This record gives sequence, structure tokens and C-alpha cells, in this order.
Amino acid sequence: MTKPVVDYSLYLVTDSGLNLPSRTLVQSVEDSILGGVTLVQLREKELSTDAFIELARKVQAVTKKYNVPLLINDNIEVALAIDAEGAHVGQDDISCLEARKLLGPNKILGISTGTPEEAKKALEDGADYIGIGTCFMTQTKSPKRTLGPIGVRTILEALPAESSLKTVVIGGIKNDNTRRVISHSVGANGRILDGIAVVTGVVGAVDAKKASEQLLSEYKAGYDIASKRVQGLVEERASVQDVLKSFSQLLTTLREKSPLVHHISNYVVMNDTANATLALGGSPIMAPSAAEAEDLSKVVSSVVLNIGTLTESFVDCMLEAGKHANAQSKPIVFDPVGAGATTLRESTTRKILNSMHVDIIKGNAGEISTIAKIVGCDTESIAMRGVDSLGSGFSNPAAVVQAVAKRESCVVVMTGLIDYVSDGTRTVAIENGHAYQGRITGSGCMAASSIGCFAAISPNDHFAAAVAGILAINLAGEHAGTRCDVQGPGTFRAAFIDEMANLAPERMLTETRIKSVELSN
Ligand SMILES: Nc1ncnc2c1ncn2[C@@H]1O[C@H](COP(=O)(O)OP(=O)(O)OP(=O)(O)O)[C@@H](O)[C@H]1O
Ligand SMILES: Cc1ncsc1CCO
Repeated sequence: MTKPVVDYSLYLVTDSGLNLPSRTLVQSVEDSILGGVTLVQLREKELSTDAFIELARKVQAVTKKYNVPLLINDNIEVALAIDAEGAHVGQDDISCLEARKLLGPNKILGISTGTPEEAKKALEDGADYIGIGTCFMTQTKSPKRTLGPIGVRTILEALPAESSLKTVVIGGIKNDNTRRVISHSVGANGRILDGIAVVTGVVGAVDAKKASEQLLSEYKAGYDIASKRVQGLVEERASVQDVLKSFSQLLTTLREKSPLVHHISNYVVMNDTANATLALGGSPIMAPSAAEAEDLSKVVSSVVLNIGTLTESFVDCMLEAGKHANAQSKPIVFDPVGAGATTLRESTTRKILNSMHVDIIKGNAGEISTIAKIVGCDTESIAMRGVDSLGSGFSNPAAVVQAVAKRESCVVVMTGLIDYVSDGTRTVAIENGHAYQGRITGSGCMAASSIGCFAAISPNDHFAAAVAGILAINLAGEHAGTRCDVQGPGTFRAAFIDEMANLAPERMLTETRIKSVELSN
């Protein structure tokens, strides 16, 4: 018998303890296969070998009927006794090498992995696939730390791009997180998860068939986004010159369309960011309640998340708004204010990056340094004092923004005397701006709002949106800072908003001081 070809897209892992009492486990398995489950694993930790074999034979009658492979968890004896298609082992069970010896070369063998090292070892030891987890907290597992999509990606990136080892993600995978787990975990090596492994989402669902249909459709939607991202990594991009030409048009469009921008901002800058949005041509809605996030996601054109004054309810709202913005494909701008200043800010930043796909990250050097650490980029560390970045910044700032952008598959903006914007491939340095911007609070937050406005009317080119957003705010800063009626930060603040409203689109072409930075990829 040759090794079966396996479709890992929707992998059901059973658990009698979680199966709804209204039906048998065998019924749940059959319903889930009718809904699209492509692979089944029988996991029974409490049964004797005889009882396990008896149940396995019943489940096998169903899997055989639909030609879906059946794997046995942990117990190789049971797998061999019923001639199952293969087995799955954990890190604390029989070793992968030993399991392969017992199973022979033609059975499917999978192993649970939680670190890049375990994944590489599984490949060496002859596994066919790895289960990567735990991704999120679940009813079945409460690990000390979950991987989240970023941790999953680190494991995918540890594997050679061309290796035939398949990968599935496990742990808390549900309908409402499948798409982003798949799309957000794409490795820089182009590896995309081959499937999702689900326990409670199916056996605990009232309608296992419907739950399976929905999960499979979410996996496919996530896979499509992931494939586009992988293509984007190699696709030819428009030149900076092309982007420059489009800026004045973007500002004109912003004023014509006046898109609604959902802000979850901080108490300090709420009013200034709302006024900056209006002055530039957008329409702000400052809405920090989770209860209205879903409704808003349907009508707004972009979302700005700002962690400046963190409270539990702000965080809840950001997570909810992010989830719905991703589902509605509305761009998200993330402003990790003071990210490195406290443990709460750092852990919230991690939570946000793990819970949604952020399209544009904007921060000062200290904040970007914290993000780099969270996502695993090896860079210098820049200290923060409260919400301000300390010192002269990175020795090679362009390389840092490019590395973080590449790693997160998003656009990264780092502000300061010179602002850097990168999408991981193109990187530019923007020299416009006025020193007064550094002397009032919230000019970074207003920059995020400006980017949010441009992202709203440029949903398919977030790089152009970020560059245009920074240019608009910095040109307004230059005009305001050089006005003779501006005497200091107080008068500057009012003049700054005026000059955002006065900004003529053509000035974005003639007054920009922008340089493309050539970096090796
Ligand atoms: N010395 C400066 N010269 C010119 N522009 C500056 C200067 N300092 C800051 N800026 C501009 O001000 C904006 C905000 O940058 P900054 O790095 O000060 O943000 P931030 O520290 O996040 O601000 P905040 O936390 O107050 O919102 C950017 O558009 C940047 O270009
Ligand atoms: C000063 C300050 N503290 C929390 S948020 C904020 C505004 C700058 O982001």
C-alpha cells in the first residue's frame, strides 16, 4: 500500500469529552465529513486499548465510506491494529523516529510542535506533517503562552521553503479567527499553512456539518489572501516617482470623498486628531466602545488604533474593531503609543499584533524598537521615557523599518526628524516637517490620523497612503511653523490645523523632500 495523498485543509481532531451529548462521536465525524472535513484524528486519552480499538473501528467505517484518511493519536498499537492511514504523536509521547519505525514508510505520521527547533527536528525525523500550536487558549489546552499568528509564522519560517513537510495550526481555531491566522502567519519564505486542525469548533458545535462548511470556507478565504501576500513579496512594485505623482490626486480624492475614519484614540489627543482628520478632508468618528465596533466596521473606510491612554475597555474595543475591520477588509493603522514604556503597553501591542492583521504601523523610534522585539527582528533597542523616544535613534533606521515591514507583511512608518516609510521592499526617507511638531503633544497621533485618512481612499496601496499621510502632515507643519503669527507651541498647534485645511494638493508635488533608500532585500 502506498502512502495516501492527504488534503490537510480541514483536519478534525476528535474529543469524546467535548462532543455534544445529543449525538454520538461517530455521528459528529460523519456530519463533519459531509461539511468538508478532509482528515480525521481520533484522540482518546482515557480509553483502554481494547475500547480505543472498538471505537476506532466504528469511526473508520465512516472515514472509509467517504475516503477520508483516519489517524490515531498517540497509540501506535491501535493505528496498526485497525490499519489506519497513520498516527499523530505529541512531544511527550513516543518519539517521532520510533513511531516511524513501527508504522513503516507508507503511513502518515504527524507530530505536535511549539517551537522552531521542534519543527526542524520533526522534518529530520521523517514526519509528514506538524501540528503547530497552541495558537490560542482553548478548552482542551491552557499553555503558559500561546503562539498567536506571529509565533506560528516564526515556526513556518524555520522550515525550508521547498520542504514537503506539511503544516497545520491547532489551538482555539474558530470561524472568526481562521482567516487572519492563515493570512497573517505567512512566512517571509512564502510558506502558507496547509490546513487548520479543529476540535471544539466542530465536535462542540450544534451543527457539525455547518460548522465544518464555514471553517473550510474561512480557510480557503485566508489561503487566498495569503497567496496574494506571497505574490506581493515578489511582484514588481510601482516606483517612488509613480507614487509621488499620485499624492496630489490622493489629497483631492480625500477631500471629494470625505471618508469616515473610526478612531479609538487617547484622551490626550482625541480632539486634535478629530480636528486634524476634518482639516485634511476626512470625517472622524471617535468611538471607543466595543459594542458599536461591528456596526461601525460596515460604514467606516479605515480604522486608527491608538494605545496612548490604555484602559481595559479601550483594549476590548481595539480587539473588536480590529476583528471586524479585517473581516470587512478595511485598512487598520496602528499607533503603539509608548509601546516600550510599560509591560502593559508592550503586552497590549503584542496582543493587537497577534489578534488582527494591521496594515500600517506608525511609531517613533522607541515604539518601533519594541515592535521589532515583539515580532523577532534583531535590531538595536531604543529606550523610551513615557511616550517619547530617547536618544538619537537607530544607526540604520531605514533598515529597521524595512525589516519590520517585511516581517509583518505591512507598511511601517517611523517618525522623527526624518520619517521613514517602508513596505518591506520600497523604503523612503521624508525630510519635511517642522521642529514645532516635536514640541507639541500628539503630532505623532495626528500623523496616524492623516495616514488613516489616506488609507481610507487608497485601500489597495497602503505604502502610498502612508507616504501621502506623512507628507500632508509635515507640509502643514512646515507652513504653520514658518508663519510669522506663530510664537511658540500653543499658537503653532492652532496654525497646524489651519495649514492642514489650507494644504493645496499641488504642493505635495512641488515641496516634498523625499528620498528613496536603496537597501538589499
Ligand atoms: N524635529 C523635528 N523636525 C521636523 N519634524 C518633526 C520633528 N520632530 C517630529 N517631527 C514630525 O512630527 C511628527 C510626529 O513625530 P514624533 O516622532 O515626534 O512622534 P511621537 O513621538 O509619536 O509624537 P506624540 O507621541 O507626541 O504623538 C512626524 O510627522 C515628524 O515628522
Ligand atoms: C502625553 C500622552 N500620554 C499618553 S498619550 C499622550 C499623547 C501623545 O501620544
